[in-house]
Amino acid sequence: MYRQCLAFISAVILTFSTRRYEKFFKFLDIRYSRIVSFSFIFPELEWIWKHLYRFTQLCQYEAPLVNGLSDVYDRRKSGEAADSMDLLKLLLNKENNEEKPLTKQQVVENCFAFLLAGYETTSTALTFCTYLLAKHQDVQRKLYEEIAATKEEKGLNFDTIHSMKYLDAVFKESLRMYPPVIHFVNRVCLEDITINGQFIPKGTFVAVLPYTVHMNEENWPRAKEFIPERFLDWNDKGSLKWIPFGVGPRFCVGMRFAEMEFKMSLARLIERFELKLPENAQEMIPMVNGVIMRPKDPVNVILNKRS
Ligand code: HEM
Repeated sequence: MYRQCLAFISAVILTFSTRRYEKFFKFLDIRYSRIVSFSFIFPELEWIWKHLYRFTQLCQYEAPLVNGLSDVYDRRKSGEAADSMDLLKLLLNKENNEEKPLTKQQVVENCFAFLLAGYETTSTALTFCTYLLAKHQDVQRKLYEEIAATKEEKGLNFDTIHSMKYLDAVFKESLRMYPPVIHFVNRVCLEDITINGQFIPKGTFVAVLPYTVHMNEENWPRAKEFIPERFLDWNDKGSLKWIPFGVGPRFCVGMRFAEMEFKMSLARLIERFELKLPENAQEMIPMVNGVIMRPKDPVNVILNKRS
């Protein structure tokens, strides 16, 4: 009750103060990542976090993107590209669903969510992986040999990419070491439960951090080392030790697409170029910004064209 009252009073104060002191709030340079972190500690203050979000840089970037999507929505509504079947088309069809119709705002917001969830994640995962391959030349050599052999025998396409065991092991191991999404596997506990002696009451907000699970030596011995071979005979699929895409009915809906995009891009890159770290390269340090873990500084990699 005390927390709820605090949330209400803070929300009222903030509503009035932000309108009056808009410039001041902009000057404070409120970071989206900090809002996310605080919102996990005080979910009751959702009102405040939503309010402050308007002053973050992310929100400034978001506005033109949402407007762009809104234009695309209008064009598709007026008949443009009527034959193509894509996500927007599926959402527009859902809009006509009489039982549960979607509003324009819901369609645009869903498209925005897919754009955001689908772009930053896979590109960050590929950044981590190229760094790891440039650092571990032995792994890169084995991967190249598999790619070259597959290409010569059957060509690189949807089916052959999925048949490559070492590529699959590199994909899994690099997502184990650096899962880009670390703050998003969240659930609300539906009933009182005790797990390993820890009582968790109904209604508790539970956040699972894939990075913590992946770095636990009990799950993965020599967890800090990059060893793709550990996934070559891995048949522990139901164990929840590898969860970069979350788990259960709400696991990442883009997982298969991300896997294909990751593997195809990597195979094409390694097929043509040898990756090396510059001589004075610093150790890459991951950091968390909002929900995404990414390298703190830009990752520089030298590409040598293969003959
Ligand atoms: C390496 C790439 C990616 C990673 C590591 C990743 C990771 C995740 C994680 C951890 C979740 C939360 C799952 C849970 O709560 O159990 C999630 C949800 C989601 N992801 Fe991804 N994702 C990736 C790529 C993509 C792509 C390419 C798309 C879309 C094209 C996408 C769309 C979504 C959506 C819409 C959700 C919410 C699903 C729901 O709440 O039902 N993701 N993702």
